[in-house]
Amino acid sequence: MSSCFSEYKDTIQEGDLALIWISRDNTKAITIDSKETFNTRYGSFPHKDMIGRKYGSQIAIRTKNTNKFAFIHVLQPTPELWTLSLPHRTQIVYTPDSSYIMERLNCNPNTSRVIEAGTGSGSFSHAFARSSKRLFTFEFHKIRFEQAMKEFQEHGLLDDNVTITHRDVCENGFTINKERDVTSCQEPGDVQLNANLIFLDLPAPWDAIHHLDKVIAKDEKVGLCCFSPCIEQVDKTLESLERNGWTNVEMVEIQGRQYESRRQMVRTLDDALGRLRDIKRRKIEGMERRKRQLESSMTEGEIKNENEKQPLTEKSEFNPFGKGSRIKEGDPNYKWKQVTKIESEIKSHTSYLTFAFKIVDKSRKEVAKK
Ligand SMILES: C[S@@+](CC[C@H](N)C(=O)[O-])C[C@H]1O[C@@H](n2cnc3c(N)ncnc32)[C@H](O)[C@@H]1O
Repeated sequence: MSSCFSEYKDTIQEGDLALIWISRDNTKAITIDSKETFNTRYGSFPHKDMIGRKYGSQIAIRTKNTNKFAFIHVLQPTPELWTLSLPHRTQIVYTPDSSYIMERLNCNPNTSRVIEAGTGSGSFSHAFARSSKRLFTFEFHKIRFEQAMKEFQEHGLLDDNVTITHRDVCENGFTINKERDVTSCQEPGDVQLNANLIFLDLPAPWDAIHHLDKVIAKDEKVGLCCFSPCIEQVDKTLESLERNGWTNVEMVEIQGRQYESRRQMVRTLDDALGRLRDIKRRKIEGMERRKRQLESSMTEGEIKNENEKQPLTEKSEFNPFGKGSRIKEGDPNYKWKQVTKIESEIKSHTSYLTFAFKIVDKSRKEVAKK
């Protein structure tokens, strides 16, 4: 079985893993089953209406009790969309970080042999699986390991290029032996990892670094990235990298931001002055009316009744500074300017990314120099 994350197909079919895009922050994974229905708070979408349609199709239904339409888009899975919809078992690496790390370590499907620890929720594993030649991922938490293995199996990753191993990498390193280890690896005996790209998302990466020499490629440049939320962790990682001969060390932090472009109403000083005058006038009118009502022999109940029948002042005009009546963005009766707005919530688990490199065997270079 090949992975639905690495191959494109046009048409939605029975048994497919599909991602349902409801809104920008709400994407759900489903397995297409003609007997099932996908329910949202706006209405129900039978899977059979999706089968045979093209991936990317919009599917619309009439909403419950209203005459409006609700719609979803049915999308083919990608690692990026999976990151937005996966079941969280741990903190995860989001696309702003994973894409930067892969680009910086030159991850590619032809030559990259990746070690990842820990697997966690498998967010980054899906991106590595698509973009590397081989991925060896390690997780020491038994239940998380089993859940990830099941998920990778269902997504066709284990038959493709992914091996997951149940292992405490700080205690026991990264070597894999099919006979000794609980692993999805099919190769017998000791497996030659020859990894040239290492990603450590562990609480204590400094305890795992010294084990790497046994499993990294000896005759090429090996790149490493440690993903740690605290600067104290970075500090300990740096010591360990230096002790173990890693060089070109650099630390960066990704501050992913999404900018939204929209129009904002142009409001002038005259608008502000007009608004203040209006508030003042309405206040004085209200106070005068209240005074008259209190001086008459009306009871509180009668005053309330009268005020409800006839409001103290007429309804305010559109207020360009407050909520006011709703004006559609771009209404040609008003002046607008183009602005950018920053998204308040950023889906990026901010961590420090520590990069380092190592070449174990430099002899080829020296021979060439001589
Ligand atoms: C933050 S999560 C990784 C999330 C993952 N990068 C993702 O994108 O979904 C860290 C994982 O490392 C695992 N872990 C911690 N220490 C470990 C160790 N010594 N060996 C193997 N796994 C370990 C934890 O159980 C946890 O699942």
